[in-house]
This record gives sequence, C-alpha cells and structure tokens, in this order.
Amino acid sequence: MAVLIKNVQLFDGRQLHKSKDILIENEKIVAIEDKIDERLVENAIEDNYQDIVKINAAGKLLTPGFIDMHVHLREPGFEYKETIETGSKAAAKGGFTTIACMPNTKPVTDSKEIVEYIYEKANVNNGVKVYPIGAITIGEKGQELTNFQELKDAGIIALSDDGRGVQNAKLMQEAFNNAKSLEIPIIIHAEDDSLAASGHLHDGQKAKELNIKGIPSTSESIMVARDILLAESAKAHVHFAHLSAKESVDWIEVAKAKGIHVTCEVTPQHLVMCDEDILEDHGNYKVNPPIRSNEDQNALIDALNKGVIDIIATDHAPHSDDEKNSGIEKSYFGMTGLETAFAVLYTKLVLTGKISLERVLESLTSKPAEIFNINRGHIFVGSVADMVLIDLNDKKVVEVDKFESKGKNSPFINWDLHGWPVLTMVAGKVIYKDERV
Ligand SMILES: NC(=O)N[C@@H](CC(=O)O)C(=O)O
Ligand SMILES: [Zn+2]
Ligand SMILES: [Zn+2]
Repeated sequence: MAVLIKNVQLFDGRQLHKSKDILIENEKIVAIEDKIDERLVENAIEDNYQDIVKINAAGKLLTPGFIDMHVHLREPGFEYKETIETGSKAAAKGGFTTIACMPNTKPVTDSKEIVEYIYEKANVNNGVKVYPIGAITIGEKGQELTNFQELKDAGIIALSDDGRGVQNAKLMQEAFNNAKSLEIPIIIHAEDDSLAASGHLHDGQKAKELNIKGIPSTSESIMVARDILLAESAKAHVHFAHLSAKESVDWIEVAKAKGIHVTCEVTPQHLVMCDEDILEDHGNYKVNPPIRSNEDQNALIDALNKGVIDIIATDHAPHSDDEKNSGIEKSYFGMTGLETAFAVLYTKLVLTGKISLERVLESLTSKPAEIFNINRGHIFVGSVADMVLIDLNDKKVVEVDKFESKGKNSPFINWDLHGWPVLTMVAGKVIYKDERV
C-alpha cells in the first residue's frame, strides 16, 4: 500500500514548508519533494503490485502525529469514564498518534501486572501508541516507593503520582535518587495539600464572587521549588505537569538557567482561559490545578513562547455527567481535551497572534519526542509515517455529542473553532478520517 499526498503545507517537526508532495510506502515516508511525478510513482508501484491512494491536500497542513504526555485513560477500574479503546479513538480524532497514560487508575499502575494489562489492551485498538506511566508510590498513597526497576522493565515511560502531590520531601528525595540511577523521568503533579486545603477554584476574584473556597498559587509553586531542589541534588530529570501559576514558571526559568534538568508542560485550558472566563457555577470549569488569573495566563503564554515551558499536554481527564453536573463544589476535578486541543490552540493563540503556528506544532510533536526519547515527532525521509492532516480553514462549533471520548466534560462546548484534524495516520495506516475527506 502506498499513499501520495500532494500540494500540502508541511510542518516537518522543525519548520514549515509551503507546498510539498509526500510519498508513503508501507510504514514509512520514502520521498518528500516539491513535486513528485505521479506517473513515475504509478509505474514503480505497479511493478511492486501495490495499491496507491492519492490525496490532493492543497490548502491543508500536514504535521507529525501529535504526542500527548498527559492523558487519563481510566482503565483499569474507571471504565465508565473512559476505556483505553474510547480514549485511543478520541486521540486519533484529535490528531494524536502517541499518548502516555497516567497511573491514577484502580488498581493504580504501581506493578508490572497493570503495566502489562495496559499494553495488552492498547495493542488491540486503532494503532495509537500508548505508553503507561508508573506510580511513584504504592497506590499513589505517598508512603512507600514502588519498585522502579520492575516498572521500567515492564515498559513505563516515566513515573508520576498524578492526581496528587507527594507530600513527604524525604520520600521524594529517595524517588529522585532511584529514578536517576535508572534514568527514568519523574513527572510531578505539584500540589501541597496543606495549602490547597480542599479549595475548588483559583483563590482570586471569581472564587470570592461565587463564594467558593480558593486554591492559592503557592500550593503549586512551593512544590515546584521543592522538587527543583530535590531533583538538582539527585541530578535527576524532573518534568512538571500542567503548570498554572506565574510563580511556578519563574522558578523553572531560574532552574533552567542554572542548568538543572527540568522540563515542563502546560495545557490548552490554562493557556486560553483565566478565572474571569468561568461563566457559571458548572463543574466543567473545575480542574486541578485551577484556571488561574489573567496575569497567570499571560505568563504561561509568554513562557511557552520563550521556551521556558517546553511542551503542551492535554491532561485529558474524562468524568461521567453525574460527577460533573452538580456545580463546582460537588464536582470532580478534570476536563476532557484530546479532541479539541489543536482547534482550541490554533483559534485562540495562533489566529490571535499570541503564539506562532510553528511553536504550537513543535510543542505537540518534536519537543515531547525529544524530552521523553520517543522515536516520533518528525516527518523526514525514512521516518515512520505517523502524521495528521489538518484543515486550518475548517470552522466548527464544539459539540460534545460527537465526541469519541466517553467524557463530555469540556469547558469548550459551543466554542466556534477553526483548524480541525481531518485525517490521522499511524505507520502509514489511516486510523481516523473525517467523512468529508
Ligand atoms: N487534572 C485534573 O483535574 N484531574 C485529573 C488528575 C490530575 O491531572 O491531577 C484526573 O485524574 O481527573
Ligand atoms: Zn495532575
Ligand atoms: Zn492529570
């Protein structure tokens, strides 16, 4: 099987090219040229008894398949919220071809059995590559470290207690020391429980207005500062999940300048919203860390532009309607995001001139690949054909009824967005296609 994509704007993982033709044979990209002569291709392919699919992609953008290092697939244990299968379908529709899933499942991904279970389930789906993330502590209880060697041997890509912060500094120091000796990155959910103290929204104007208990920025930034220090002393790689506060970003800038091995991510929701955008007391606006002030939002955008923030990750966190539809105080934390991520970023950041298209694309492709050592994220001759075709001019209102994800808890419902993935391919095989392509 061969695919010839013609006249497409190409982002190769580093830069944009105006118009290219790309030939894919079997799993790989075999040619990228300004013009590929179709007759030559047809002859070559007939000789090899292959079928050829031609796609005229004039006006569309082709990029490496997106890589999302922060997804909650909820399996095992919370299949009513999402399964590996429904999450993989949502990923494909959103243009993601590689995702890493967080360990706050039931049971928690704290043993090789659960890692193996996820790999088994993931491989029977549409081809989206799923990497499990193992827990730092047993049951994510923050008391006893898991067996990092066993988890590494089973194939985890990183360690995290996402969903909660590890409160005990001594235990965290030990975790960094062990992770360093095995060269495993640790992804930090930065939250100090005593400061967060069961708040629900950013501790600012909106929380006051709605008379809802706030979560101060210091609950995040104190842990960012602590874990920079602990990672520094262990010489380990620390990656911070879903940054929300200006002060956290300031500490990361300092740490990077000192040469500490620190990387971090930001979510689309924290980049495009601030607490003033919370229009009603609805659970869909509730996420941990909370959507913070406009000043924080601007600091996050600025940091992504400067490279202080390295990558974008969705923190796709599906929940059931019952868990989200009874007001902010009673709802669970978390937002779905795989299917809307690119259109949200493109419409609210690229079209408004706040961030360049290249920077957004790089943050979703080559940068996460580089940081987590994944052999994807580029479109070069010889690379595996994990790619997504995007119609930048396509404009649609977000309708959750059309989501592949079981989670309908999106803060972007009814947003009018440009730039939708229309075809997603893994190793040369089409795994999602808009009916109009
Ligand atoms: N982000 C969230 O608000 N929720 C996540 C947990 C997490 O990412 O910390 C979840 O698992 O639902
Ligand atoms: Zn988290
Ligand atoms: Zn998360």
